[in-house]
Amino acid sequence: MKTTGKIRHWGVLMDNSTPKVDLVNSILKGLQNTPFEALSDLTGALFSPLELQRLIEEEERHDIKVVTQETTQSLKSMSSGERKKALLAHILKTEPDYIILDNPFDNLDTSSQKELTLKLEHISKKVSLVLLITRKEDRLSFIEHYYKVRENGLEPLNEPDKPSMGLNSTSLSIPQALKPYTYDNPVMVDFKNVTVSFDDRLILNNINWTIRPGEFWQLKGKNGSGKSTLLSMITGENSKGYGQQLWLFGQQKGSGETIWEIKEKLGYFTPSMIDSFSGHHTVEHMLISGLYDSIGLYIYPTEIQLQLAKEWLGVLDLMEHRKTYFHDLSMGQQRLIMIARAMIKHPLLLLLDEPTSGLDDKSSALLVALVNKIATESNTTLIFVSHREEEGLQPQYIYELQMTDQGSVGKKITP
Ligand SMILES: Nc1ncnc2c1ncn2[C@@H]1O[C@H](COP(=O)(O)OP(=O)(O)OP(=O)(O)O)[C@@H](O)[C@H]1O
Repeated sequence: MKTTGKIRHWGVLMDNSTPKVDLVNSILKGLQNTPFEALSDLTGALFSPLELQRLIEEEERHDIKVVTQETTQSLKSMSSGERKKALLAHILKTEPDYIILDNPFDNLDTSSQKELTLKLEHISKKVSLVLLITRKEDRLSFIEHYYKVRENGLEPLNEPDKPSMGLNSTSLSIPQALKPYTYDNPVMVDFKNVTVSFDDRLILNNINWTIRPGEFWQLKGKNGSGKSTLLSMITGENSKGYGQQLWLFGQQKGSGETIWEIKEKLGYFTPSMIDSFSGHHTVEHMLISGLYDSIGLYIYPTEIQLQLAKEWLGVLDLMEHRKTYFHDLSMGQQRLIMIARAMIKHPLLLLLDEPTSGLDDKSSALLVALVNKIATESNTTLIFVSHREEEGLQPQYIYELQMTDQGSVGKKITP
């Protein structure tokens, strides 16, 4: 560690059009005539989702433990909150002069956010921090200088931005499905006394959760409480649901349903889905591909399908991007398209796993408006997983996983 004298910290408020990789590179290079030139001879470390992904891949490729040497668990099998804690501990061992923190509070529950804030405050006494955030509420009080990214560089952040404009929510209704599903069972998903353990560790203890058609639920719980595990039992990605008292669409899990039968009736979105996309598809084709459960379209769309895509783009206020390549959209726009893509066939059940993570305030507000609109204007049953108290989100019920020594127990809350 080379740092001497007063330790300095910087904060940068980004929006979803900020070229983050370029920004991080300019910090790492300590570019002249930027606030970061003071870092040019120092050693930096990166605390970011991309760095985590890189380490997970490294662990997998070489079958080694880079970050989690003290535990039996691999980085990949950890919950997102656990991964972040492990990464920070790993970085601190390398004794960097400064740490670039890319949206450090994303995916963390409220108490872990507070814990991390205290930890960063402590670390800041010895190590310089560069905080990159997309949500204003994530600012840290001990960082004095905040900047905003403008086209021609950074400028000091002064006044808050104007409130964001809304989705086209008042004027246009969400389009109907081309082939609506009929469902006459009074229950959509039913967990009865469902219990899950990993490596003899009890994670979910006696979960009883009944979801009825058309309901809008928010699934909450601290990091590691088992939210993703619950969702993955519904989607069938996790076989822990088999042989248990778990029913989806009126059929018991593991009773012979195929993954395609489930996929057909299910819409799903989590931000990491976008990372694995390859190929260039237009926005219009991405939307229509939701009718085929494929990513991108590999056949010519029909006129009716093209019309449906246009109607969705009207609601999203993205009509002018009809022929734009999906990759060229901002992150916020990509999320809106992905949610509309998951919704285009009006699935019986729509699962949204932390859809706002990494989004700026304006994009989050648009996404929340879209989800509320879907909930009120369709019969689709919704489960929305989020750590944040998303301003304006209007779930009918909250299912909260509460951690105990004997795994998590569930509680239904009416907001
Ligand atoms: N394949 C696995 N092997 C071992 N442990 C696992 C595995 N999958 C999940 N776990 C553990 O189960 C617990 C619940 O994980 P899960 O990802 O469901 O939590 P979560 O509530 O979604 O957390 P987060 O909010 O941090 O994403 C965690 O302690 C995790 O480490």
